[in-house]
Amino acid sequence: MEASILIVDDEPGSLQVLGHMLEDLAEIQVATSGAEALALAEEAPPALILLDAQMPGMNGFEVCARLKAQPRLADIPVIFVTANASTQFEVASFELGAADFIAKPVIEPTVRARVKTQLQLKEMTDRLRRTATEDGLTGLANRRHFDESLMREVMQAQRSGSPLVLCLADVDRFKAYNDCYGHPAGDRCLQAVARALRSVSQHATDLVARYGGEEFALLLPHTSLEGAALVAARAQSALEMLGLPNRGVGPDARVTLSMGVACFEPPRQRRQAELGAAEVSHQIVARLLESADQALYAAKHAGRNRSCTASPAGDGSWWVAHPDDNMPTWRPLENAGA
Ligand SMILES: Nc1nc2c(ncn2[C@@H]2O[C@H](COP(=O)(O)OP(=O)(O)OP(=O)(O)O)[C@@H](O)[C@H]2O)c(=O)[nH]1
Repeated sequence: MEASILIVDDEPGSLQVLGHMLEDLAEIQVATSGAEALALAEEAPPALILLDAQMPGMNGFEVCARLKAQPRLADIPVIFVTANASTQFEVASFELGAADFIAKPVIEPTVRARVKTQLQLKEMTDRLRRTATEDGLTGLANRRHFDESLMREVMQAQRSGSPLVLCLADVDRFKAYNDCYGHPAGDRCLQAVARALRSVSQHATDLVARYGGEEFALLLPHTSLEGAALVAARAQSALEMLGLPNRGVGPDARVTLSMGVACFEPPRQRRQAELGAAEVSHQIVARLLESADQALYAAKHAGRNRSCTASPAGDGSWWVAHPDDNMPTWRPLENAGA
């Protein structure tokens, strides 16, 4: 997809001049006010913003400050276009997070050179960020991104009081798959499973990650155990629809998933008096991971191709649902896999 540049100026003539100078470098969007610029940026973040500093109503400084305050928009480079070339103005703009300046009246070669530099830098930082946060094989979030998101979402759940679900999903009998079809085919199988898992998470705040090897993680903020059960069922039917054979297991066997689900439901009254909030969050993260892992182990133990759920018992301990035929029995977390 072609990069886009958002040009913001209250004078339509300036928009036209700048737009004409840059139209072969990127798709051009224009806004004649700060409010319109913010709305456009939120709808589809551009690669670069050229921002008139002096505008009636919300001026360029305020627009820049609001962009930098939103994590999703903070990394968009902003070039101020200004007739004010004072040192004081420059320092204040850099302190706000501006990437560069273009002096008015604008000169085409200077504008194009400065814009090209910022577009290249943006492309490079985007690529680096993707490499640092994406799993190379599947394109899902990688383990590091997942770990950071889990901690952040636990803290957010503590603040908002909203439940948070963690679901670990492991491909069943994947060693047999690799042994039967070879490692490259195993990789393609993991890519297909990743696509299927991505398709079952429907909220913008959901995160699907490769947890490691043939194990995946779904992090579902603002989701209860009932919601998690729906997502888990959708994941299992997505795998069924894929219909990938696993002849390493048997002539009619298919690739399936086992899932372990755990939910953090923040207590109504805070019982964190003597512990720091960060320490509490670390404990919750550890408990969630341990619980989802135990529930996953229970799902494997019960025959695979199913999901098991770990639930808090109310006294601070967790229990794992262990499906014995159709009658789930509940076991304390410590003995869940026994
Ligand atoms: N092709 C491929 N294989 C992988 C990758 N990561 C892990 N594996 C393989 O996944 C297999 C996991 O095997 P096990 O841990 O024994 O589990 P399993 O065979 O899936 O059996 P259960 O989990 O008990 O159902 C091993 O053979 C790993 O080599 C990968 O990136 N690509």
